Amino acid sequence: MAASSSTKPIFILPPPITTSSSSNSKQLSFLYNTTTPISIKLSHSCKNRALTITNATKTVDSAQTSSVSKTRGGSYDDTVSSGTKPTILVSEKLGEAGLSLLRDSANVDCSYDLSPEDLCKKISSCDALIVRSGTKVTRQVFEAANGRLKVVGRAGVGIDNVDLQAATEFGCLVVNAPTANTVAAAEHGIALLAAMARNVAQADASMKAGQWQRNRYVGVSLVGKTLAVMGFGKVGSEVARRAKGLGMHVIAHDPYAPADRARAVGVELVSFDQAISTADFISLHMPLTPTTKKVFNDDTFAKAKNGVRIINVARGGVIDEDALVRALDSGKVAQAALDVFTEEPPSKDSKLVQHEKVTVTPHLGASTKEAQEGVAIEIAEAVVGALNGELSATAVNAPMVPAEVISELAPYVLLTEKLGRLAVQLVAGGRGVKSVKVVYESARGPDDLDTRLLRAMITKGIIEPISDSFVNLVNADFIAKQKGLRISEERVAVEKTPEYPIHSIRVQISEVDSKFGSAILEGGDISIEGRVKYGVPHLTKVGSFSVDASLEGNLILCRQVDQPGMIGQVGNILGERNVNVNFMSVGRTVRRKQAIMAIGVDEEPCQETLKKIGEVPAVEEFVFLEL
Ligand SMILES: NC(=O)c1ccc[n+]([C@@H]2O[C@H](COP(=O)([O-])OP(=O)(O)OC[C@H]3O[C@@H](n4cnc5c(N)ncnc54)[C@H](O)[C@@H]3O)[C@@H](O)[C@H]2O)c1
Ligand SMILES: O=C(O)[C@H](O)COP(=O)(O)O
Repeated sequence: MAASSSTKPIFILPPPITTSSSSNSKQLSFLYNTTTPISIKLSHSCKNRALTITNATKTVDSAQTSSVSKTRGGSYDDTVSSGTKPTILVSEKLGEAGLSLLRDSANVDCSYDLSPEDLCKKISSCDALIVRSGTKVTRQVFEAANGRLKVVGRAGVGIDNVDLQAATEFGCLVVNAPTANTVAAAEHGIALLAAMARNVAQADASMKAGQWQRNRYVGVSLVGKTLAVMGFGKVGSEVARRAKGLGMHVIAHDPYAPADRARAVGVELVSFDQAISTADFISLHMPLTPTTKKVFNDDTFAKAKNGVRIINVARGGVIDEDALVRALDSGKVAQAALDVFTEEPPSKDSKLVQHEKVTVTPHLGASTKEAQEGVAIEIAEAVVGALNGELSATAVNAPMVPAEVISELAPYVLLTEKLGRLAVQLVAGGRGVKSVKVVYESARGPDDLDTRLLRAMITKGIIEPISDSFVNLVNADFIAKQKGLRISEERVAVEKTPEYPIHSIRVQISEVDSKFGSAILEGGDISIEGRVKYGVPHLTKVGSFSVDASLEGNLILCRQVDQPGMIGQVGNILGERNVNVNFMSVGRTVRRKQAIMAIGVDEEPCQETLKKIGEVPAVEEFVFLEL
């Protein structure tokens, strides 16, 4: 799947559906440690840099907070630890080819026409939800998901039926299938244009009612007429191309479309007013957004040519439907052809639907066999890929980070999360963490270092141990803002080989007290620094003390008088209580004065053991940290 692409963008997802990454180094599920329960451990092989999740749950006690056992929803851990397939709810009809792709790797529950209440009931047992335009994915749905829902797949283009803000807040990724139905929608637009101009639907109904009304259904010609395409995106440009083939003069309005794209199709981009006032036909192809809502209203129709004709295969909500009825009644608008409605389905007695000058279809723009198969495959690949931690080019609510950047930054992702986690555990409670500075030492030019992913991981590392928030790339900035956490980044140029993107990363927390005074720099910030060595994150500095500790397992930081025998004394205390030491590193500022010992331990020492360490006369301060 898309994982092998080197150019597609990527986003970090909610928790993965499997417990381990494959040996394929392109499989990116190691990134999911960014979203799994906070204490998931990683084992790694320096050779191939493949990382494997080895343990699912544990508790963390940090920064004087109570123990927090954090998962993303009740049943996620069960899914992870048992290796069971994820569950994907498909709430609207999806092409068979897509369903079969989904069934290869998931339990697929096709439940169509669910009431909003039933959708909310079902969603808490689903890892992904696939919808078309008929399902409203509201905030209530994300709330009811109880943290388990990781991906919403929109089998189509328009995502106005998904509450994107809520999805982002809940760290749920939204992907869509933006390309497979473009041609179908454009063809439907052209079909409506021609059918409207020649009264095909009305004449058909009349004949079936036993009439032969040749004079009544005289139409208008298309050739030589001006068509204004409103929204020159994928569908709009395909409509323009086809309309030109019919001999129409095509203009377009789109504030965001590049002029050269329009020029390439032979279309002139004009202002909104110019488009409206010069067109004989207006075809709508913009998304429904707060800006485009009811953009066609009494005022707009007043500016149009008398007898203008309107086609809408975009979204009903871009038209004020009452205003359109008034314009049709007055003759300002001669005809309309509508595939989409503010409310779908519209009420049976809708004046618009019943209007004799209006041709309607029930949101059929994307409904060709070909488009439905294409959309189904496109969304199935996106959703399954997303659940597996692969690349997705169609993420709607996550910052896009190019695949090659992800793969290069992979070891730094671990480092930043661990530095964040360590730094926050050095804070003595009380004032709250508000201001964090991250300093990257790099030999690369500023434009050659994309740190969005690393910033998200630092946010995660800092926030997760001290709150019940779950953080991933989708919601990192939102959560940081919500918690009032300011993260500033600085890049310091160093003269090293630019082969490696980053030489070292320093995390500083300002305006806080520390439970380990030696971690405080002169200016008063808690400061720790790390590097990636042979693919493994290392702690290299605590305050102004240099250390060298591989960031695995748990860590005891201990400041003592720099004198012989200290390593032995502390080591003995741990050994006597069966706590296995996996490394020790000592750093000092001035010989025989003070030193810092970083001790990696496999087990968490009990309170009694920690007390004993504190009682060693030369030990001035110490802290136990979970990574
Ligand atoms: N009827 C159907 O079944 C059907 C099928 C496919 C798409 N659609 C709808 O068609 C619309 C277009 O789809 P697309 O795939 O071409 O999307 P797109 O994103 O490729 O194109 C939308 C274009 O609208 C432009 N736009 C945004 N705001 C605008 C504004 N205020 N004024 C003018 N232009 C504006 C954008 O710049 C963009 O170029 C969407 O609303 C989509 O949901 C409907
Ligand atoms: O936005 C879209 O892709 C179209 O409106 C199609 O919607 P549908 O999948 O509900 O047909």
